[in-house]
Amino acid sequence: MPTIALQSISKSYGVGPLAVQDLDLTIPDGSFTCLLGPSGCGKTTTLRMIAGLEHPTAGSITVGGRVLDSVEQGTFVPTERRGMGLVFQNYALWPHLTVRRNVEFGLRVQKVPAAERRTRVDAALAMMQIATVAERYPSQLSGGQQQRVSLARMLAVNPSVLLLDEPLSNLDATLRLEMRAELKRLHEETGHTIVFVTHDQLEAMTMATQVAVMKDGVLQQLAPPMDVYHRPANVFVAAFVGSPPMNLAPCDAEGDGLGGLARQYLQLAQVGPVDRVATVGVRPEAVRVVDAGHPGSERELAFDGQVRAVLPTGAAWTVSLTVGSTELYLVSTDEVDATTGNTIRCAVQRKALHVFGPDGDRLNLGSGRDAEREEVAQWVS
Ligand SMILES: Nc1ncnc2c1ncn2[C@@H]1O[C@H](COP(=O)(O)OP(=O)(O)OP(=O)(O)O)[C@@H](O)[C@H]1O
Repeated sequence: MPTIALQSISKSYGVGPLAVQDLDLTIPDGSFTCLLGPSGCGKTTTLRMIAGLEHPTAGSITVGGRVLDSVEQGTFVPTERRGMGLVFQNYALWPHLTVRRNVEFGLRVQKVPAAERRTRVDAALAMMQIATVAERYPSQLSGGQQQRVSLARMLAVNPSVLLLDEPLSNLDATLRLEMRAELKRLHEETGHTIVFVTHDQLEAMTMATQVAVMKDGVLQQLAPPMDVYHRPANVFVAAFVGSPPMNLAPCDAEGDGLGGLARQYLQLAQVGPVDRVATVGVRPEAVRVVDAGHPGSERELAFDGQVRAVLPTGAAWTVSLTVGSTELYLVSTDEVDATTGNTIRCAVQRKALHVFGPDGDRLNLGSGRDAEREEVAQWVS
């Protein structure tokens, strides 16, 4: 199925602010697009509009140029004629039908001949690895198995677009991990276009080919997961994606914490008009523990921090630090040899510093005194 394009889509439910506001979103054929954001940001409303379960208040939705919705033209294609499969949080399985009959259900509705039905159901059961429970009823299955049945039911119908609304939210941590891998495998095997709603940033990061981060009905960033992580478009995205979250501090001249240190450092490194920087950010894993007295340099900010707590997780060490009047987290995969109250020396590479302007939008750091003046010029413009 060709690209799905949402153009200037808004949705009002008649009460409160717009649930979705002027949304432009392109979902390429074969992509795994995650709609990510906190509760109430408009993810489900967006998915339901793509499915034809809600009418937009303004804008248009097209698939490969075919108009599914256009408020201006008065066009609306009903859900059943959109060729999309839907899976919601609650699996909505028929309790009186076996797994096989549940999976077969959509094909019977479509009047698919019996022999083909069997082949397609067997394939869907095999793909979701639930063939062994085909003759059981939903009440005899675990939550994870029920989830797989609802996915198999959708796959049997072979829709070109899969719309999934928090389909893993009822599963325990182990099953969620398993199902993430399963969904990713499924996507790679079938090449289906998947639109997946989640408020779980880890889910989005691990599965998506592109992530649409939303807040208050407004798209904040649309980019591949690693770009969202390494180049967040604004302070909201920077804080929302990552665990522990990015360390963020106001970049004020008087501050004695991370923000103040970063400001002095950026001024010394002459990377651009530092006055435009309102907030500075650094990912916890970008803070390295170095030897006492380690000097800073043009390419590296170095500072002392007081250890508040060392939190080993087994795979890594999370350290909570006080730097001047601010708090900071660092994560290290090497053992951190420190105890509460100790002072440790830390270093952050200049390229690992994220800077944001007064409106919260990302600024591009220049590369310093000698090189890449163009980048500095961009930052100034
Ligand atoms: N049927 C409705 N009538 C009125 N307001 C609604 C309706 N459905 C959603 N809203 C409002 O629209 C906004 C967006 O809701 P939506 O369900 O799309 O958000 P969401 O990001 O999916 O949230 P969650 O993760 O909690 O499901 C919210 O403010 C919500 O209260």
